[in-house]
Amino acid sequence: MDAVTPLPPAAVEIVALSKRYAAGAPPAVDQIDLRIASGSYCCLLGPSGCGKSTTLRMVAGHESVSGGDILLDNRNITNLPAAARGTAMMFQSFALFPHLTALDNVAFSLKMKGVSRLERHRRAGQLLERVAMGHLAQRKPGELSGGQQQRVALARALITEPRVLLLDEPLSALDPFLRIQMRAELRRWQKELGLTFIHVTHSQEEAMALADTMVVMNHGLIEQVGTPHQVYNHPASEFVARFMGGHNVLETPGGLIAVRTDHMQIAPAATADSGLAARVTDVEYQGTYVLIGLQLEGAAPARSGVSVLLPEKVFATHPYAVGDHVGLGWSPSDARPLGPGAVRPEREPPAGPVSRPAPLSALASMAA
Ligand SMILES: Nc1ncnc2c1ncn2[C@@H]1O[C@H](COP(=O)(O)OP(=O)(O)OP(=O)(O)O)[C@@H](O)[C@H]1O
Repeated sequence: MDAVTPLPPAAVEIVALSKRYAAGAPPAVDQIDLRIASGSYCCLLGPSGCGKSTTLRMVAGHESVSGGDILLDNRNITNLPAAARGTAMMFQSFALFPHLTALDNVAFSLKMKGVSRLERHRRAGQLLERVAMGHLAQRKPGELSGGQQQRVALARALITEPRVLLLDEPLSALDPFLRIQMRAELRRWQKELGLTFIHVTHSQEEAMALADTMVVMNHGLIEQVGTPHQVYNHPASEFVARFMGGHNVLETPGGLIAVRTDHMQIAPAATADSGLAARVTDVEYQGTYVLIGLQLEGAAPARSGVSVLLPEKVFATHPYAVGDHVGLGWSPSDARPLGPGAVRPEREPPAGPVSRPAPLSALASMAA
């Protein structure tokens, strides 16, 4: 029997996708490969400038590609106009037309396609019902709450019956309370609709709460792809461990490792029979937990700062104070070896049939 688990069907497949905005400038996206499973929630995550919005805009057709292919349901859409791709975009702060009612906002793209007023209002009304906004169809965006506007924006994106919904920082304009509420709604809608969502965010917390698959990007490259659990518990590189937060990166004779701050062991120096010597520099009360900041003794300055997260009750049994000398340790099973991180691909793909798969544009046209 074949032991290899078949890959789930990919809604979106990105192959060697690149974007260079100007000749001589470093690529904003550098030959990335990615498969996004059909019906999944994918979050593109990374620091400002890592190339996540550029990637999303290339999938949407709002940005030309410098190289590579984008397939949607095995159809090569790389050079199709945005409206012909089967994708729809939901923007930051929703970009609703302020002078149009919710109903007309949702119906807008059908109007552009020449659909009759009766028919486009019927379909827009149905979609507004679907997102529990039917009763507010005649309101203008200024008369709706942030959450209600988000639902109108979702209905507007869905009216073109996309296979893939692209969301560019859709929650960043909301206040923190509403953001948490709305992200739960996004997740529920995605599951209910069964669509593929690709959501760009710079928030680790948002990506972890929403994603089936997280894609961590840095400098135009993909550092790691995995479930939130995989990425958080097995960061592939120092960049991912530091970017995700909640980890210490430690130099050991066997190489760099990451240990979660809540998996660190701490003991007063006098009782610690082994472990790393450190001094407490900071104690931050966080309610359920207490975060202790420390400086490792004798470590390189760039890697000497570490943290330990203790449950409040554990901290209460030994309330460490700034200046205390302690010993730090961890269980070997909590140590995660870190790899070197994403490797920048060769500038030019090497010639010849062996080193590179057939371009997907060719495969897609063969399959058609
Ligand atoms: N229209 C443009 N012209 C030139 N350079 C651009 C353009 N858009 C983006 N860039 C550059 O490409 C790189 C990637 O930008 P991109 O917007 O994709 O990053 P991002 O990860 O989405 O960042 P942010 O979270 O700040 O939006 C950056 O160095 C950016 O300065």
